[in-house]
Amino acid sequence: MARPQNCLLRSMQSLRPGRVAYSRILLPRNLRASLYLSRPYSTENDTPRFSDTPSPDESQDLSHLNPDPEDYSRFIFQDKCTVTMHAGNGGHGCVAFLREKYIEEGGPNGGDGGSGGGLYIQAVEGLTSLHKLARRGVVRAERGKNGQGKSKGGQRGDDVLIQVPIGTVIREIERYDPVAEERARRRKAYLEPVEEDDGEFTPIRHDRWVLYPGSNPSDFLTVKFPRLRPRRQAIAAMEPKAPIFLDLSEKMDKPLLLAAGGAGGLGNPHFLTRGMGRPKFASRGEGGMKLVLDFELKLLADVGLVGKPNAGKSTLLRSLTNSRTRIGNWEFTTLSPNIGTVIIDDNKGRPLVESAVKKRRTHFTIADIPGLVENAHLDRGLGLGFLRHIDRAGILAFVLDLSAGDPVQELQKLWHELGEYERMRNTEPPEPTPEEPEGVIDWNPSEGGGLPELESSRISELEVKSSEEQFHHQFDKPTVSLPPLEMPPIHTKPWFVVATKADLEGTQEQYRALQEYLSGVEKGTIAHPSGHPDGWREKVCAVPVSAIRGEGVSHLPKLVMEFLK
Ligand SMILES: Nc1nc2c(ncn2[C@@H]2O[C@H](COP(=O)(O)OP(=O)(O)OP(=O)(O)O)[C@@H](O)[C@H]2O)c(=O)[nH]1
Ligand SMILES: [Mg+2]
Repeated sequence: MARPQNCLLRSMQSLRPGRVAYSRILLPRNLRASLYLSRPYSTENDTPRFSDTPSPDESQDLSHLNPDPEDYSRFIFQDKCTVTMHAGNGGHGCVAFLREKYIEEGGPNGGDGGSGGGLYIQAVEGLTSLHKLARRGVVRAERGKNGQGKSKGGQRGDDVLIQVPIGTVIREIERYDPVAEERARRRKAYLEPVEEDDGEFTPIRHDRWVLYPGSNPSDFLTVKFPRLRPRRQAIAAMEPKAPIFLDLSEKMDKPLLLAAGGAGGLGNPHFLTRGMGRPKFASRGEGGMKLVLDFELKLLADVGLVGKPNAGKSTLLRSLTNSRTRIGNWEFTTLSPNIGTVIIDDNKGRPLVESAVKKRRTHFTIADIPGLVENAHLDRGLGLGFLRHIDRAGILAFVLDLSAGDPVQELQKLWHELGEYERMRNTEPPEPTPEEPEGVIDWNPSEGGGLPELESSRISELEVKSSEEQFHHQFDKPTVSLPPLEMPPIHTKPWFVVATKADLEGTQEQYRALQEYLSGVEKGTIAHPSGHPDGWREKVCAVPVSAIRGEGVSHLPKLVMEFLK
């Protein structure tokens, strides 16, 4: 057993740990050989021998691994947001007539309106958070320009492309589709025709028609407006089916259309008939679709670091990536997830390590998640939010501090918390939204009025709102709460242990006990720490590291690439 270990130590010696501070892990040739060792850390009787390890070269600058608590940069992170999106309205058609010398009453030559800009979405690599989208809150595509005289069509509105991280799930909360609404109105009018009274003037639908400037409404008393079908752009056929549900788990080469902009209005030449040589009206552009979408990161990172507060997770992230997460010798230094990227390529864009499915992965992401305390599933410590983040990591890396008591017990406690969280997630209904706590009536006595129930019923009787108004009203106070996303069971995820602080005295015994335990779990002689008989145990191992000295960490990329799907 000693030979691979020695080989490992030799390779660690040549690793120059200081250089991993930069985003690219620089892997010297001799390290690459060691990465290809069949099993650098078997679970059988390998003991860390950091005391035998020659200390890293003094010229290496490791200060970034043990920084001053104030030496950090804030990582802005958001894994959920609700955004209102407006596809562009179509531009209006134009009412214009040919004006030329000797042509007294020229024919109609108003141009069509331009179509509105569409909304597109694309999952791209390199993004890890939804905070930019959340900050925008409302996204609007440009409106199409109106048509002009001399048969000049209006310019189409600019599209909006929303880029999100891979692993984003998009769900529709609300939609307002003016074209669908108009179609429904027409259908209703067709099924329930109103008795036409010949003597009565049917009001002009100003929301559908543009009238010639300068004309009086009385000019249109005898005009019979044609039946105007609501129109969509042809590209609207590519919109996803309503309600939108998109699970963007792969990198997308091309953007995907979410909502096409409204079709542009028709200029007055379209309404030329034998009886009406100079139509003094053109149609308005169709309204663009409005959507309220819920964005949620289903996959936060490829690897999630799970551990107690102060276990050394942030230091480990710093030693693997160029993250500048905060490190401090107290609990809850990290208050929100930090995500770092480990790049493993041969500087020519080719992967150095093949992943399990032979995909060309040249990088993976690691999330440093705030520490878990006992009863975190009851929202203790930093609680449930961070358990949710753990739930969203593809592979779990349990970071155990070898200098802080029995690591086996620690591992079992962490699994217990995850198990309890999972049980609650699967059984409990979603909590009521904080805006509308159950049994609390939103009523401000200082505003006067009667009892709130009476008031609200009267208001709803009096005010008959259009769908668009309702849409805005509902967005102010979203009533729809989406169910939690379905996630794979935590115990079926690949996992491994990072036994950290192995440079400290007396940690070897702890590591040995941990290895023995994990070897039993792998062979099936010891129950899976999650308590589930079908828990993942294909290759359970512990990697001893000293993150603060950058030792041992170089073996983690190889291990992770084996598990990556
Ligand atoms: N000796 C030694 N100390 C370490 C090692 N890794 C981390 N530490 C120290 O442990 C303390 C806590 O490290 P952090 O990385 O902030 O721990 P954390 O798990 O991120 O803590 P929270 O953010 O509170 O959850 C710091 O003082 C580190 O310097 C290590 O490998 N060896
Ligand atoms: Mg931390």
